[in-house]
Amino acid sequence: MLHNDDPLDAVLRPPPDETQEEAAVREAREMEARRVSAQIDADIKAERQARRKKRIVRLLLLGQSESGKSTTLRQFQRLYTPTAFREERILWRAVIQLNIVRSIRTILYALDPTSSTSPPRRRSPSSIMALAGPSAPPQPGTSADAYNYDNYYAGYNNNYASASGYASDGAVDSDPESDPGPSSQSRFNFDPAPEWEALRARLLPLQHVEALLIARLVPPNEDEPTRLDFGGGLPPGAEVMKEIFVRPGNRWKASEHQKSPANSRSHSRSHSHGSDRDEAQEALTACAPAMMALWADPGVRAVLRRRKVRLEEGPGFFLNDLERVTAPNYLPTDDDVLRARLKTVGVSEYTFEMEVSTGRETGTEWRIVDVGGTTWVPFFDDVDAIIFLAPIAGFDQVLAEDRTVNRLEDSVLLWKAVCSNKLLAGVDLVLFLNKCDILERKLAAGVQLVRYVRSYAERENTFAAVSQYLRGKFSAIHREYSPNPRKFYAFCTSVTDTATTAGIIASVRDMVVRQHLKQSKLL
Ligand SMILES: Nc1nc2c(ncn2[C@@H]2O[C@H](COP(=O)(O)OP(=O)(O)OP(=O)(O)O)[C@@H](O)[C@H]2O)c(=O)[nH]1
Ligand SMILES: [Mg+2]
Repeated sequence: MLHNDDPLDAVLRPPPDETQEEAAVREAREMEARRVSAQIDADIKAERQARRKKRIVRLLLLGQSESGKSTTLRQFQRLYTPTAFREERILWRAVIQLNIVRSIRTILYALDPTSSTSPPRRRSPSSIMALAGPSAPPQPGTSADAYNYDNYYAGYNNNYASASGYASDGAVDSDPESDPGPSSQSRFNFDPAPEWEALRARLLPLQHVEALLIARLVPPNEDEPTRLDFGGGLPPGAEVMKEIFVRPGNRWKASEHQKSPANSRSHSRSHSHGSDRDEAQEALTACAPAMMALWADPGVRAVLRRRKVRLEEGPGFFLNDLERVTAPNYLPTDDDVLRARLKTVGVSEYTFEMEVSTGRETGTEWRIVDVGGTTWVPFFDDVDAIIFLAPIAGFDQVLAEDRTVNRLEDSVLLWKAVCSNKLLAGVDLVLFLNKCDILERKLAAGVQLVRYVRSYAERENTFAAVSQYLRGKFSAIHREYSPNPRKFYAFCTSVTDTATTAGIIASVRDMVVRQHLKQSKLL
């Protein structure tokens, strides 16, 4: 049976006995309804356009501790909020001062013939923590994620590299001659030069500088970082030097800002104690000749070499710039800020609008999540992209927090966990094979990748070949473990280098914004 009558049509049809006046009222009402409906449509369109205009882009930075996450974030800030970045440079002076004091302490410790490298401490590799998933999330700002690791040599001596097998092929090789292994507590036989004691005495004021800087940088309710005795004669167990950390965000900067010489000038009138002197900088200026003598001493360098302490490859290395950075009126340069090391703990989101005109990107709000250390939880499925940092120069190093775990192995496992995570299946991935400058120097100095990664076999030990090989390995993991196909980009980076990183960040920005736009058009 066919029904020509549309039930809706029947309802909407004007009543058959409608008078002329009634028809006029009805038509006016219908016209008003159409006008309201058109207005609603226009409002929705305008709102969508406004949202698209003020785009909000979310990026997540992931990677093991010291991989360069915060440095990458600083590069974004340097490029897109240059005024704020420049204004904050003075605040980094305290961090650089602390980096210097810590390097000197590391040398003094190594010069003590009775000191040994501290025993390895076991912890789960990053990926295992990552795979633990949401059941054990680190809460931002709680002590649960406040790792404050033993970082005496910061994993920059590879004594324990052989304790773990590398990745799937288990190919961390060991060198029986230079690798004492975890069981042998190496004691070094050397006669300390008499002048070293004199230098040690001249450097004693640094102990006070360190305490001063820790008090300034670390909020009072944080765990006390362990201090090392500059005079030697350490109590058992005191040989670990914990790394100073801050929680992400601007709190430490805010307190530094108040204390910075530029600001204390205005405070000094109201506070009788206030002064624009920087006590730490004054002490460093006074200690500079002794620090330079220590670092330039060929005997000292020989001991460091024997102990495999490679400060130059480590974070926060400023000993080659002592004259400049210990000058009384020293102001950190952009490069210094990027090279300074301050460990992040916890999870935090940095929001900034691009300050400079970047063409059609002007007005984009960027939210970059910096996840301190290796802890991460798959809470971040609403991010537009992840920048994953794999510091490939660490192929011959072990983790500072666990000297039984090879750094490259740790990165590979974490990458696998990120790629295979189902919650992140729709998130585009950007891989930074980072610290390529160190990798290049290391390979040129003759460190063989094949000793740590057996599958590298007979290939050439050149930067081009090694970086291509590792890039291939990471890409293969992405292909194999990603639940769905997605966009993937890989770059060889040295994120402390401003010139090369600017281009890479611009590509990442364009790509993320393009993807973001595509997504918002689909909405
Ligand atoms: N030479 C060199 N140093 C780098 C590079 N990337 C980072 N660094 C340095 O390595 C150190 C560690 O970098 P961070 O950015 O603090 O590392 P992170 O991933 O934030 O580490 P956590 O806060 O512990 O999670 C810093 O002193 C950086 O200056 C690089 O490509 N080359
Ligand atoms: Mg960090």
